[in-house]
Amino acid sequence: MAADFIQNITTQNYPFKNRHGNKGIMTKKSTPRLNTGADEQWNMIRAKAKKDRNIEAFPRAYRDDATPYAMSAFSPKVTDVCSGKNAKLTKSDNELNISKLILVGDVSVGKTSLVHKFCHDLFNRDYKATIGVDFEVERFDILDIPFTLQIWDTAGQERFRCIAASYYRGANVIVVVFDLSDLKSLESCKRWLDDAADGNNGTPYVFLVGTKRDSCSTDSFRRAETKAIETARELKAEYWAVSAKTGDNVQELFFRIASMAFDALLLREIDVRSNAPPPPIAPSIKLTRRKTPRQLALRLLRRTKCWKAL
Ligand SMILES: Nc1nc2c(ncn2[C@@H]2O[C@H](COP(=O)(O)OP(=O)(O)OP(=O)(O)O)[C@@H](O)[C@H]2O)c(=O)[nH]1
Repeated sequence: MAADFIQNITTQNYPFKNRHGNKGIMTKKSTPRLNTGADEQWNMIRAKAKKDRNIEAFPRAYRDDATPYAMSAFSPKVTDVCSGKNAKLTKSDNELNISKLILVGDVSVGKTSLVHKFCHDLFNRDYKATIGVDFEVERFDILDIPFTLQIWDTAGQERFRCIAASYYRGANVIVVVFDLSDLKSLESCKRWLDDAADGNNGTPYVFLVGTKRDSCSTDSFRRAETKAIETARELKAEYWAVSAKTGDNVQELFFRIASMAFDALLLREIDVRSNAPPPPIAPSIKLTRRKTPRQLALRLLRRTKCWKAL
């Protein structure tokens, strides 16, 4: 029942709770609360982005040689729309730009820590397993246009795999997470991606993210990174190395993800609009002068054919 409710919300692209207490379903960190009112959901979408969530320039990849996405700027069509040059799609049309991101990966690789570091600037050294899925909403202003990223943090434990898999549908971005200090977790990434991509009809952006950068020595990090870049090429994914403990590259990663998802979303919208038939032209209105009482009387008489009598 709960799963149906949330999946339904997801497919409609409406988040169902805010991040100040009402957190994800069956979550380890909070009591489930699923009956959040529509008004609250709506307010959450429309809430203003924090000051440090403004994106003006397209963020760079972590390494230019470890990404299949050669994007280094917003598409010209998108910048035209955002600067108001494209009349077909104005800023006010873009109040509800929402994309869905899912995080998958082995147990304890640091998925929840990564999300928490970005959304709340918190890091917890204690491990508490995610049960099912956890959910966050982050608001951005990209090129002055509101954009919302739904972040679905799924459980790595095998026994929750089925529950987690039911949330993969409709993802615009898939983030496959592994632990840089435990390369066994890198080996499972292909399986996680296959599972996550299975329930998706579109072509989501794929990221391969190595966590716990802080707990690697220089040598072990270099070895891990070489292997990770090979895997990223196989998976056709963009590779990043981050640390939730120190915050290294965490904001950069999410800003890059948000910008790519935003660009793709607006391009799709522009395409749909430009192929739509033009709106019907409103009938032209004839402006006439107001008649004087004498003119009105004459017109009436003429109509009743009595005017000759005048
Ligand atoms: N040193 C260090 N430890 C980290 C980092 N990220 C996570 N951890 C630790 O790794 C453990 C697991 O982190 P989680 O974020 O709960 O892992 P998870 O992938 O969400 O695990 P599941 O919910 O079971 O799928 C915790 O003890 C964290 O404190 C990091 O960047 N550096």
